[in-house]
Amino acid sequence: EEDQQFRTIFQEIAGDEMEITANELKNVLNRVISEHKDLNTEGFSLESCRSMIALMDVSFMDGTGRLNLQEFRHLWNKIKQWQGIFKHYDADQSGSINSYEMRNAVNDAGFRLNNQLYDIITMRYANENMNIDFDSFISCLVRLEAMFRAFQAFDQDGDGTIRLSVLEWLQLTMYA
Ligand SMILES: O=C(O)/C(S)=C/c1c[nH]c2cc(Br)ccc12
Repeated sequence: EEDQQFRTIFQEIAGDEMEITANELKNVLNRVISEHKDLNTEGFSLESCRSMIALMDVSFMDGTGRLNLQEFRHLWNKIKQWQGIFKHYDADQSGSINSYEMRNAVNDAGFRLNNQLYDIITMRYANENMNIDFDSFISCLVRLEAMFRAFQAFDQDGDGTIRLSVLEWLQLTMYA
């Protein structure tokens, strides 16, 4: 039942080609955000939607540049889960969380990083006041999850190391 409902939503956004473009994703995400008064953000840019689609392509190993039903469902469920974490830390509904709260939020999302990585994430995603707003928070977690999944896909024997040629490395880093 719930899945059928989801499929209907997807169909409505995707249209006949049954794939969602970056622009369609931007419109649906920003429409949902505007319905959530407790998410005070200017919404997702086209660029961040392009990046999320590329990262879903990396996660599902299909480089179409658009979201199919499986990729959209995965992204949607992740954003639904992560927006709850964001709201928990953005108690004053300022629309952003500070770098300390970001560390805890990333932990709550199930990622175990080291201090250097937390600093890198703050540098990459925080605004001039060292706060991370909602769409940056989501973009960061989408990237984190996709990079973990890509590593695991390359680490066939599970020994925690991967071996990539320079072109394989560029294919991963330039697209994702
Ligand atoms: O507040 C809620 O219970 C839900 S279901 C929130 C959301 C569920 N999917 C979302 C996507 C974006 Br973008 C923003 C908020 C949500």
